[in-house]
Amino acid sequence: MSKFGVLVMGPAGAGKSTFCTALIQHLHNNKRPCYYVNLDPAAEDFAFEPDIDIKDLISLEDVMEEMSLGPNGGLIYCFEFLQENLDFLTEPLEQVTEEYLIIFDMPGQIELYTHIPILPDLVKHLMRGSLNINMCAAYLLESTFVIDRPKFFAGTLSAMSAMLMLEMPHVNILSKMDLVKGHVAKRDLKRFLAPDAEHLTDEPSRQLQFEEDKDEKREADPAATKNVMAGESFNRLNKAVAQLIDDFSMVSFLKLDAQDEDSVGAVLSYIDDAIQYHEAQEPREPNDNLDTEIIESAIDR
Ligand SMILES: Nc1nc2c(ncn2[C@@H]2O[C@H](COP(=O)(O)OP(=O)(O)OP(=O)(O)O)[C@@H](O)[C@H]2O)c(=O)[nH]1
Repeated sequence: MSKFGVLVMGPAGAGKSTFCTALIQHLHNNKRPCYYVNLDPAAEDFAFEPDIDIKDLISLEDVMEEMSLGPNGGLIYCFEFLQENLDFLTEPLEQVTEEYLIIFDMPGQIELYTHIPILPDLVKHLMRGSLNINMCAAYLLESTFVIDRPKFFAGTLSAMSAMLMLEMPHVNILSKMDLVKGHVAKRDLKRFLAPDAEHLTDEPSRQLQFEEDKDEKREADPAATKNVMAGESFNRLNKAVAQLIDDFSMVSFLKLDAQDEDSVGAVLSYIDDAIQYHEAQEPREPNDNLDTEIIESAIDR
């Protein structure tokens, strides 16, 4: 029997806890059972009380105080401690049945997703062995943030890094869509939802400005040409990153407005597809072997 879960990840303040709350409310409204696991050892004030809360095992505040660590070192200590005490998660999760969606609310420290191996090991533990949870990651980025191209690159590369590190299905989400107001902002956002290299680098007005700046600088100071070249290299780097994002065409984004029930439902349907939730809930075909045995025993009689 499989279990089903979603790991809600993303940078600090991206709206992870708000999304978890909206998702739980949506599941309640649709009479679907869910199981809420808080893995943020600094989180407080939950709209829905977690079924498992890492703070019952270890809290960031205690670790920072007792071990004299900062917030990032403290968080890593908490996750290493969790890794040494996995029964804290395993025992209650073993009791969860396949109708449930298990929601894991993760901390916002980005280094947890990008350059330490603790999370991949935890994910392996959840997806394999006795738990056997069909998991996907929901990676949130704040929509107002990514309208700016450098921030979009930074955010997308962090999402991609998490995708490569965790090797699990990913649903990338632009949160706080209600804050994207006005025609220009909406148009700007459109090209980032399903990015392709041509659109990401195609900014004629900026390119024109860049060429004009270059000529002016050359006239004023021939030595400044070196800095201009740095600008050109930067442009080439931008193009290479855009091409990389294009090549990994799996990096596309869903829009989320956590206040809008339809928007939450739409994101959930992508999560369900990624973990194949509905297939597991369908009534099973009668067991062929059992049927054959019944027919054979009827013939024998
Ligand atoms: N307008 C708007 N604000 C939102 C939305 N989602 C979250 N926020 C606000 O953004 C802030 C951060 O939201 P959280 O849900 O706490 O974000 P988080 O990713 O869990 O934050 P950390 O746990 O610190 O990593 C809060 O002030 C929320 O009220 C949204 O869809 N729209």
